[in-house]
Amino acid sequence: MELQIPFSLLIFSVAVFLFFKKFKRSNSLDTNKTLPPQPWKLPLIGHLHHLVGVQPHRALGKIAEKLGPIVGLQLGEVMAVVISSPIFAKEVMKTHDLSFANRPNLLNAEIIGYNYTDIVFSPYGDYWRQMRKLCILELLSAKKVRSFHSIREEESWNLVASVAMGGSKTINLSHKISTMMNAITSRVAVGSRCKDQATLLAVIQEVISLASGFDLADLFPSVKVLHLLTGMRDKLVKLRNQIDQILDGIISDHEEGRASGHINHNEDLLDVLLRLKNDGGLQFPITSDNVKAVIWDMLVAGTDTSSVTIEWAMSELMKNPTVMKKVQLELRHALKGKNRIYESDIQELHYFKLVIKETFRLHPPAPLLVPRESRVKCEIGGYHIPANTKVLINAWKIGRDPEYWKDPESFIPERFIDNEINMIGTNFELIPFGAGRRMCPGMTLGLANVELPLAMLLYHFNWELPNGGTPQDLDMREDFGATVKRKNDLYLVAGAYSTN
Ligand code: HEM
Repeated sequence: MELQIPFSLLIFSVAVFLFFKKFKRSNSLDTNKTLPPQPWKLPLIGHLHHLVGVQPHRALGKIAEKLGPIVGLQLGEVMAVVISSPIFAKEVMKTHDLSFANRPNLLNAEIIGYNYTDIVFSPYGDYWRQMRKLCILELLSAKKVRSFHSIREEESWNLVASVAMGGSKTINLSHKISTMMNAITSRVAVGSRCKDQATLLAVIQEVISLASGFDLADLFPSVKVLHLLTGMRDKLVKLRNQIDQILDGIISDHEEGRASGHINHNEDLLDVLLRLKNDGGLQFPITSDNVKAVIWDMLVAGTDTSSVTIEWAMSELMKNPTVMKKVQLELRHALKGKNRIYESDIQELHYFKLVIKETFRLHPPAPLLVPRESRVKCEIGGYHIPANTKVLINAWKIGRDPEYWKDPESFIPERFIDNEINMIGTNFELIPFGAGRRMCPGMTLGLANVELPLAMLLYHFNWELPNGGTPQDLDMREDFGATVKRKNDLYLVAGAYSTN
């Protein structure tokens, strides 16, 4: 979907906002509440129409080209700063990281995130620290991620089998990838696949498409009537009820499985959270809702970002047959006719890893990262940023900045040969996982979940576009949401590669 603000609704809402603003003034309410203190010295644009009909990261990229790499933006009644250069990104996420360690309040995070008690949208503080630490210890650390290799190997192999079953027919590869990714994520986080995986995937997709942060409810947070008029609150409450049902089912299956001895492997993250909820022992005691909020974070963040990355990698390789040939040659040469490949086989594949890096440069799954909010007033690049200002970092634009990247729009993995730029949040020209205190804690798991399935798809099959399509025909348009997937699913034909 394009930006989810029909123009008439937008005009109406702006009128409503202006009316309310005036109303507030004339009733001598606290008018400063909706506007940051002066002086606001950034180049400031105050027109929502700049954002209508285009993906926000693209629209904001255009604005940056006109007004510069740091821009103040009046988004409805919300003041935001948009950062589009590695230098300013470094100032926000490194130099002043602590000042920008909060997240803004968004309606989606309030309702879906169990009143901001998940990790992604939890305010910076001890509760956030405790839950983040627990997830790293029990699920996301390098040691834990390694320990799940057999789950990844099994599910990636299932993906290969399912593609092979399609024979020479056209298959919906996007669907197969997200089903596999969700199976991996569910198994590592809660010990088994979700019984109703189709519903889980549909709900995740809906949550992501409603979580752009550019909905009217988020642009006019104080105009509560708008949240009702647009139907956004109702939609989110309905979704929350569905999520509750799914998570209640997962938790009760889990508890029954443990009690009956059907689950006898080591404790998973869900076990640990349930145990700590029941037995206490935490600095901040946790409730059932806290457990659900965190498990939901893991299921959504783990499924979507990684499957989107494989989808874009396959799309770029289809669009760039020379790169496809080169990466397949590397894999097939290194794996020397192996019938089945394991994680240990792909660790030294140099070019393959560059293909993944280049995919993250052109298609960071969360192009605007996750918004931050200033906790105190601060200066970035000499500009005064008031406290409680929303900060958007356009990682997508930064990854295409011609000052840092030669031929930035082209897919050229070779650009990373003899180049030390990494994605761990120290090189601010490539930040698909963010940086600093709020950096993605799931990077190691996310990368592992991308690498093996992608390697298997490339090793076991020769790929073609349906109906004799050419690379130029491939539709590369993007969908709208918190993460950016393809607008249309990727349909391909897989020819089996003989490993003999
Ligand atoms: C390709 C894979 C992934 C990408 C590109 C990605 C990207 C991101 C980004 C950009 C952020 C915001 C960082 C910031 O504000 O600086 C983030 C946060 C987060 N990610 Fe990921 N992510 C991925 C995989 C995962 C996985 C597998 C998990 C867990 C299962 C996960 C869990 C989280 C959590 C909990 C946060 C919030 C951190 C906080 O606010 O403290 N992510 N991710």
